[in-house]
Amino acid sequence: MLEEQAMITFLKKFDEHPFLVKINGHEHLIGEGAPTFTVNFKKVIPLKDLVTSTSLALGEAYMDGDLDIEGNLYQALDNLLGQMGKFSTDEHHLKSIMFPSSSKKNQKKEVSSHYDIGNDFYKLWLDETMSYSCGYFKHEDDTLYQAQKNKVDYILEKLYLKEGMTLLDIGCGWGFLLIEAAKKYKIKGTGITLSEEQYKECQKRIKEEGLSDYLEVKLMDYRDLPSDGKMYDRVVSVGMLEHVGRENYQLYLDCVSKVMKDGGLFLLHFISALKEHPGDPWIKKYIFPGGSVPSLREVMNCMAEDNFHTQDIEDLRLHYNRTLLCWEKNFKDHIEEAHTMFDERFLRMWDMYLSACAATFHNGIIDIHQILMTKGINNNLPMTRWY
Ligand SMILES: C[S@@+](CC[C@H](N)C(=O)[O-])C[C@H]1O[C@@H](n2cnc3c(N)ncnc32)[C@H](O)[C@@H]1O
Repeated sequence: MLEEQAMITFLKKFDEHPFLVKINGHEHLIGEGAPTFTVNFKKVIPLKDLVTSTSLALGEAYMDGDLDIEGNLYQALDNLLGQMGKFSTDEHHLKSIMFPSSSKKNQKKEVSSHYDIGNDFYKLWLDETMSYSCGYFKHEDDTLYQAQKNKVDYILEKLYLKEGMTLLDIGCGWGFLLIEAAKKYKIKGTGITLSEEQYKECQKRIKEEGLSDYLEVKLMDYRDLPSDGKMYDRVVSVGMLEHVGRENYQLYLDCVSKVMKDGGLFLLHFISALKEHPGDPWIKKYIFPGGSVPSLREVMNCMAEDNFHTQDIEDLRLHYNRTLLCWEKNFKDHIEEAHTMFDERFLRMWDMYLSACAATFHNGIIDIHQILMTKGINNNLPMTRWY
């Protein structure tokens, strides 16, 4: 009873929107007004765990089925995560157990743990293009598929491609951007990924599309890109910087700089945060083990060191909120098939991941930016972004 009381007192800090907490058959109203959802605890969570990391304690309880949301999971997370700034995480305690370094070996393992869990699983809830990054909803009624096509078209336009140019895609995923670039602009493209599953699927798609003369894909860490040749007119990297790790942002940009021709264009699309922070412990432990979210100013500081000049910066935060809500809906619509691949704990974790990320974008806890930059100066580009 004492533990239950301590837990309720702790949860009362989430007082900005009214909701009910159910525990041991008792109901407690948190906040004021009519509750919009209920958090049903089937077990008391020790106060010590809540204080050490609220995010881990609640996230793990949800995965284990010790906590259920009655009502809409996204709405509940949207309310609760918007208030997470009131809670701290004991970083010292957590560091040793879950923040591995971003060495090559660790990163390969981390990337595999996320992307090599089966292309069939990803096919269930991504769109046909297999894009695993923020779409671009140009029109209110755009489908996810259309939004992903829009995003790639938009990026390729920003890159100002011309026939015969060389394009490198760092973190090419399942290859859709490269394939579109080769079809539309007849560029010579190279994609690199650390995921074996993506690598195989990418090769298959390139062959099926008859683009083997234009495109190649390599299973390669960005740190192994050649350091002696300015080979690429254009470089693009979408949703990959988040894997690089805070200590390696400069190294990453150095590697890009070394492969680029002078005056070349680089489009960097990444999840960002207003300020530097260590990230959410639950996401780091279960979803992206070595990941970190850079602030815009951190990236720009590193850019300056490599003589990258900013052409354009665009924010796409609400587009990622919407993309994630589409993924979450697809995931729910295919939950029966997903059940044949993974256990209940994994599926609860994935549902939580997609909903929680949608909520964090909605609350501006994280953002997404595209930075278009030139390697050195290029005076031959159009003067506005509207080209
Ligand atoms: C979120 S996915 C984005 C995929 C794709 N760009 C898209 O938009 O659909 C991140 C990609 O980064 C790649 N990646 C992560 N760490 C990497 C590294 N150290 N070197 C090369 N690729 C890496 C992953 O293999 C994956 O392809």
